[in-house]
Amino acid sequence: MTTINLPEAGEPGLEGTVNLADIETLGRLRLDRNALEYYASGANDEVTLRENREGFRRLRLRPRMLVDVSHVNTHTEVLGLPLGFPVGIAPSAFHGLADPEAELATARAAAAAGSVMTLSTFSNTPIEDVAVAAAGRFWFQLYLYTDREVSADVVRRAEAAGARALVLTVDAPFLGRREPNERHRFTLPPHLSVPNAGTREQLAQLESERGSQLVNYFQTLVDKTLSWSDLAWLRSVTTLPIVLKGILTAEDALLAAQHGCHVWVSNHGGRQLDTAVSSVEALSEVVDAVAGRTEVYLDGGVTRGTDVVKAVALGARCVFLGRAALWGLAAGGEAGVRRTLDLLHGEVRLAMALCGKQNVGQLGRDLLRS
Ligand SMILES: Cc1cc2nc3c(=O)[nH]c(=O)nc-3n(C[C@H](O)[C@H](O)[C@H](O)COP(=O)(O)O)c2cc1C
Ligand SMILES: O=C(O)C(=O)c1ccccc1
Repeated sequence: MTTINLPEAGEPGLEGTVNLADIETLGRLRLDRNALEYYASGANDEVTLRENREGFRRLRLRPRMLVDVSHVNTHTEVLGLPLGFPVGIAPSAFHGLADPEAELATARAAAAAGSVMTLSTFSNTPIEDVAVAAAGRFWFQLYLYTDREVSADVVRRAEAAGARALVLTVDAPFLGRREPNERHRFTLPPHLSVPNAGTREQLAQLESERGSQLVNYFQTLVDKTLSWSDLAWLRSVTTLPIVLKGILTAEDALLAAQHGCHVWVSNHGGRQLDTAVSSVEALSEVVDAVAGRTEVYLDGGVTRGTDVVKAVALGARCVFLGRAALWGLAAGGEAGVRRTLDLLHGEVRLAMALCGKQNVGQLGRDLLRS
């Protein structure tokens, strides 16, 4: 009789994780309620949060057979930067809630994996330090402040530090209501600062509001009058490519292209307008509207190699990880983010091979059932 010796169940660690869901489980266990609810929540009923995942799940692939897939090349380029595979890291605030090395850990993992990190305005680490850790593989995400001089200053710092693009977030003139954070009053722990978000006086105000809700601070800082005509101002203070993050319609994609901007399809991970269309469902009309004039990216609900393949097949240059990167960071700091990227890279390579695709250039709409 054959007996199978199962290994002893040990400490749950990164080595035992086989997919991003395992890393999420591990990451969640390591966070306190304040941080966990901030990372995990979507707006209101979290319909869009769930739809981002479901949208990918519903799409069906049409794989081709009898193709030599002994060598699958997952490389691509975003704005001229070579990527090991079509995945980058989306901007998220406060990485210090997940790991003491905060954004430095995320940046090092992104650099080691040949990826690209988008650094949030609301990081816990100064731009200049993240730039070094990212070895230049970073974009800077911008919230435009009512005080334009403060915004111009942060843009100049990002450019001087070597950011390769500016990502202007356009879907958050006000923050959506993440109700668990209201119920339990999200606070930024006292040891964390936000060195890129405002003047010294504004940061002092944040100090005084630490005990109350962070949204107040965000609300006073961000310019709610921002409109298409302000893009000329942004253009005048930087020579970097500008990416508009939060586009969900053909109409806005067309305007973005007319204003010389690239397009990042996103609903902010379901954290802004609840019941907004899922990102993957919005992708095709955006790709059609820009008709090759700009690059198109996507975030929202990406957890599997097949999600990446589907988005690229629909016309995205690459996709970005929001929460998945945060779960990795919480699960194991730099090594956790690295594990997240490596597992996903493996899944992308396998999915491409099983689809009969040798390189990302071969991923097209014929791969999806219409
Ligand atoms: C905890 C958290 C913080 C975020 N902070 C920012 C931010 O500072 N700026 C921004 O443009 N988007 C921010 N986002 C949105 C992400 O960039 C991204 O659009 C979203 O997380 C993608 O969805 P996913 O989490 O399903 O991957 C944040 C998202 C999360 C979950
Ligand atoms: O939480 C967010 O989604 C977000 O974009 C944000 C960024 C800075 C402060 C508060 C919220």
